[in-house]
Amino acid sequence: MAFDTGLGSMASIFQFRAGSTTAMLFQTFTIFAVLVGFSRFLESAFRARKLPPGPPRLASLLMGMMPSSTPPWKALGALSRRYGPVTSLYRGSKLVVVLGTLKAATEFLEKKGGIYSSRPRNILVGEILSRNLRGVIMPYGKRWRNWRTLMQAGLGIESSNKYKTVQSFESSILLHDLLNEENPKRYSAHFRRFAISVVFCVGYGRRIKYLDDPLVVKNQNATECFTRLSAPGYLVESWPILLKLPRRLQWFAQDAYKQRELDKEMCVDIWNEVKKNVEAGTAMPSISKRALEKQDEFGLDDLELAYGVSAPFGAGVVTTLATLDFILVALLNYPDIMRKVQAEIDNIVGRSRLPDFCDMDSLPYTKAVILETMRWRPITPLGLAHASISDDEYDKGRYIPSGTTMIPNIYAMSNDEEMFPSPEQFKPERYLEVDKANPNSPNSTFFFGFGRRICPGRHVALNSLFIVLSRLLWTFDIVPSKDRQGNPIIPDVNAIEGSFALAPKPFSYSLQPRKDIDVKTIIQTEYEKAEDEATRWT
Ligand code: HEM
Repeated sequence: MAFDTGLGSMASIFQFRAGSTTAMLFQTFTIFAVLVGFSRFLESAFRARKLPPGPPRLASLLMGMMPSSTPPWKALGALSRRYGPVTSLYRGSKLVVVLGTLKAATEFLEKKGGIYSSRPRNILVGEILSRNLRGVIMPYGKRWRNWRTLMQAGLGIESSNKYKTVQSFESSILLHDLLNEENPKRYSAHFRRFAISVVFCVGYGRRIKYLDDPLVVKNQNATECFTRLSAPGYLVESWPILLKLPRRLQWFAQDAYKQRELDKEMCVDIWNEVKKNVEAGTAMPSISKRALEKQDEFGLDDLELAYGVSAPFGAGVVTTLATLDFILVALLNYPDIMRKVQAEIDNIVGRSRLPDFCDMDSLPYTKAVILETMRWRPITPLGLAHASISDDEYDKGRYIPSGTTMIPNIYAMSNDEEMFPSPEQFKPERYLEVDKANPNSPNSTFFFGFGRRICPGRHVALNSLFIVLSRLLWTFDIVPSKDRQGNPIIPDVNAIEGSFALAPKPFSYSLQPRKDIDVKTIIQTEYEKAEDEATRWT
C-alpha cells in the first residue's frame, strides 16, 4: 500500500490544470514563489551563520521567558564569557548584540558611531508618551542631532563651568540643612533637593527651594510613569500591529496617552516661564536661555525645545543621587578611605575655609573615590541600549543587520579582571594611575556611555559629586548608625535595588560634625553668603 504524503494530490492538481493558460501562469507563479522562499531561507541561514556567536535562537528565547533570580547584567556577562565579547541573541523577534568588554563597546559604539548611535524603537515611552520629542530615547536623525547640538552647547565643559556657582551655593545650603537636621532619615531629602535644584538651574536658570514645589511633584509623576512603561514585557513592543486598534481600545497605552498630556503641559509651562524671563532680561544662564537666544541655529521649534530642554531634569537627578548614595555606602564600609580623603582635603584646603572648585586639581584622591564608586557600583549596569541604522560587517565577514539593539554591558566592563584586578574591592588608587592614551585604561569613564550618545551631563555630574563629597567630608565624619545593643550597622554593599537604574537599598548612617574646629560657625557664615547668591536664581 502506498503511503500518501499529500504530494501526489498536489501533482494531480497541476496535471488537472495543465494545458490551460491559467494553469501555466499558476505553475510559473508557484515555482517562482518556491524559489523566492528557498532563497530567503538560504539567505537567512547564511546570515544566521554569520551573526555574532551566541546561543541558538530557541534557547535564547526560552532564556528570556524563564524567571530568573540572576540579574540580567550578570546573566549576559556569563554569555559573553561563553561566546565572546560580541554575542548575539534574540529577545522576542528582536536581535540583540551584547558588548561584553570595553574594547568591543569602543569598536562598535565609538569607532563606528555613524552606524551605532540610534536607539531601539520604543513605542510606549518614545512614540506615545514622549511624542518622539525626548532626546534621550530619540532615534538617530536630524531632530536628534539638533537636540544633541543644543545639549553639547549647554552642558559642555565650558558651559558646565558656569554652573559651578550654583553647585557651590547649593552645596553650602545643603551642608547647613544637614547640620541642622535632627532626623538622619531626612538626610536623603536634602541631597535630593540639592540634585534637583542644580539640574533645574542648568535647564531653566532657576532654583528649586522645596521638594513640594508643584514642578517637582509633576516631574516625579512623569518619571514614575516613564519608568513603569519602560519595563520589558509590554505586548505592543513585540506586536506593533496593535497600534492599528482604535485608540480607545488600546488598553496597553491608556496610561501613556493620559500622562503625555500632563508632560506636555509641564514642559510648555516651564518653557513659557523662561521665555518671559528672557524677554524681560531677568533670565539667568541656562540651556533654555541659550536655546531661545539662538533658536534658529538649533533648528528646533518651540515644542521640540520645550521637551528638549527638560532632559537634564529627567536624566540628571536619579543618576546623581544614586551615585552619591553609593559613595556613602562605600565610605561606611571603608572608613580608612574616608579618613584618607579627609587627610587630603585638610592638607590642601586647610581648616579655615570650605573646599571649592579651585581645589579640584589638587585633590586627586577625592576625585578617584568618585570614579571608583562609579566603576564599583555602576548605576546603569547595561547602559542605555544603542541601535544600528545600517548593516555592518566586522571580523572578516561577521554580520550585524540594521536595526539591531546593541547593549553595552557596563557591569561586565567594571568587573573585567584584566582591567580591574580584584574588581569587587573598592580601591580608589586604580584611578590615580593616569594613562589617557590607552582606551582600556582604568581612567576611561565608560560608565557614562559611549560615542555620540555619551552622557552630555557628565561634567555637571562630576562637578556636583566633587563639591558635595569634598565639602561633606570637610564638615562631617560619616558614621554608621547603631542598633539597640550599640553595635554599628554597616550597610550591605550588595543590597541594591532597581532594574534599569540601580541604587543602594535604604540604609542608615549619621553625620557628626568634625570636632577639631568650630564647624557650625563657618557653615553658618557660608550659608548666609550662599543664600545671598541664591536670590539671583530664584
Ligand atoms: C553620575 C551621574 C550620571 C551617570 C552615571 C549618567 C550616565 C549616563 C549614561 C550611561 C547614558 C547613556 C549613554 C549612551 O547611550 O551610551 C546617559 C545619557 C544621558 N545623560 Fe547621563 N548620567 C549621569 C548624570 C547626568 C546629568 C547630571 C545629566 C544632565 C545634566 C545627564 C544627561 C543625560 C542625557 C541628556 C543623556 C542622553 C544622551 C543621548 O541620548 O544622546 N546625565 N547618561
